[in-house]
Order: sequence, then C-alpha cells, then structure tokens
Amino acid sequence: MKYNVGFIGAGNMGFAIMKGITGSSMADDIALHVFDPSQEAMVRAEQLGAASEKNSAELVSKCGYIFLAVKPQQLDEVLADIKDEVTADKVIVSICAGITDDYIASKTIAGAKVVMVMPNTPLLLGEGATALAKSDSVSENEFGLVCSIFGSCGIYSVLPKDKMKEVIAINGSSPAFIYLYAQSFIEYAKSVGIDEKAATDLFAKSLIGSAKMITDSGRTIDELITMVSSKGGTTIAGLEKLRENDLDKAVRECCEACTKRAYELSK
Ligand SMILES: NC(=O)C1=CN([C@@H]2O[C@H](COP(=O)(O)OP(=O)(O)OC[C@H]3O[C@@H](n4cnc5c(N)ncnc54)[C@H](O)[C@@H]3O)[C@@H](O)[C@H]2O)C=CC1
Ligand SMILES: O=C(O)[C@@H]1CCC=N1
Repeated sequence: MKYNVGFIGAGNMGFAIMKGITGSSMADDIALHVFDPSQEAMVRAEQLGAASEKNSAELVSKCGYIFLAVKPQQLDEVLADIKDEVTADKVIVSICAGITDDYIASKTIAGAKVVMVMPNTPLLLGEGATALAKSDSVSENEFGLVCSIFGSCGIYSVLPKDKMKEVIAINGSSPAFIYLYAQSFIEYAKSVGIDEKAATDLFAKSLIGSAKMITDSGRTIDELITMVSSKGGTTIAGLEKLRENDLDKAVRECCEACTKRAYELSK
C-alpha cells in the first residue's frame, strides 16, 4: 500500500523534501501530491512525479500525510482553506519555522495530529539534517513514517517540542551561516590571486572532510583543533585572530537572533 503524502507549498524546502523522497528508498512507498499557486513550482513538482491538485483542500481530502511547506506568513490562509478537510486521522507535518502544534490545532481541529519538523536544504542531495517533534495525538507508527522520510534523505534527531525554535540556528538556518563563512575564505583566496574554482573546491572539501572528522573520527572538537595546530605554526596564528575578534560571541549572537525571530514568528 502506498502512502498518500501531500505538499502544500513546493518552493525551496517543499521541493527539496519531495526531491529527497523521490531519490530515496521510500520512493516506491509514497504517492506524492502537490498544490502551489505558482505554476512554475507545480511544473517542477510534476516533473518529480507528484500529482497536481487544484487546491489545498482537495489535496488534504486525498492525503493521509500533509506537509505544510509555505512561509509562516502564508500559513493562516492555508489553514483557513484546509480547516474543513482536516480530520482526526490526518497527520499534518509542519516545516514552518516557529509554528507550534497548538497553533495548528487552534486553527483546524482540537487534538489535530501535528508533527513539527525543522529540515534543511541539503535534503536536495540526500544529505539533510532534520529535527522532529510530535504532538501527543500522533501515534508512534505515524511519527515513525515521517521520521523514515527524513531518515531516507539524510539524518534526523527527535527533540523535545519546546526546543524546536532553538534548533533552527543549528540545522535549519546554519547552511546559510556556513555558506557565508565559506564565502569569506573564498574572497580572501581571490584577493591573493588563487583561482576561484580551485579555492571553492578546496574549501568545500575541507568543510566536508572536517565535518566527517567531527562525526567519524571519535575525537573531541578540542582534540581535532589540536591535531591541526602545530606549535608555533600557521593555524595557531590564525586561531588567535578568530579568538581576538570573538568568533564565539558573533556565533552566539547569530543563534540568539535566529531564535528570537522564531519566537516572533510563533503565534
Ligand atoms: N528554506 C529553508 O532552508 C528552510 C525553510 N523552512 C521553512 O519552510 C517553509 C517554506 O520555506 P521556503 O521553501 O524557503 O519558502 P518558498 O517561498 O521557497 O516556498 C513557499 C512556497 O509556498 C507557495 N505558496 C504560497 N502561498 C501558498 C498557498 N496559499 N498554498 C500553497 N502554496 C503556497 C509559494 O508559491 C512557494 O512556492 C517556511 O515556513 C520556512 O520556515 C524550514 C527549514 C529550512
Ligand atoms: O529563514 C527561515 O526563516 C527559514 C527557517 C530555517 C531556514 N529558513
């Protein structure tokens, strides 16, 4: 039996998750449905094999699992449109930053089954990192299916509900923070005459390799820093500057601003 999984919103993230599903081991178990007012978004989703629905209410009537993949500011309109089709057996999967299960239930039906998800765009390549939490009304089997979807195109972690805003800085938004950091290194390389492509490839592979060292080497981050830092060498000279310029403070303030915005978006 195939699960009918619908996407309301097929923009950056909705498309990334659908692409992740179609390229994963779950592809044969899932029939995708999509609604997005953007014709361009619909065409892209259709090319992945998703069935087009004429509006979000029709999509909800056909699907057991409904992904809300619109901007938080677009959510009220969507919830008003689907309210009459939401029943106690439907699982609503929200990827909207800051939005709680209680809010979705308050705009649809009391006790609505809601899974709150914070994914990230590397899902496009099957390299996603997704945080999930569920409302009490969602069964372990239902939650298991949603976890499997994200597990099939990356890794996932189950978190307490009340940490879903704080985690956004760690995985949802962090790709943008990492790209900005990468850009600074590449700009420096260009300024000293290194070819941009060579610098981009070298830095990106250094990010991938360093990430693998964090996850797979069995060493702590402090040990990994020490491994690179020769006594009296270049790394220590560079690290001193990052510490002098208080990288730690900049990162903390970045994460705090991200979390604060999530609370503002939450109703
Ligand atoms: N972009 C990212 O890296 C991440 C985004 N998110 C969350 O994902 C959600 C979507 O973000 P993006 O994909 O980046 O935005 P986006 O703007 O790329 O996509 C939103 C899509 O919703 C469609 N839409 C607008 N009104 C609609 C309606 N009434 N019914 C159906 N579709 C409608 C738009 O046409 C658009 O294609 C947001 O709530 C965001 O917080 C979560 C994690 C990461
Ligand atoms: O910027 C945003 O609000 C969304 C949530 C995480 C990544 N993008």
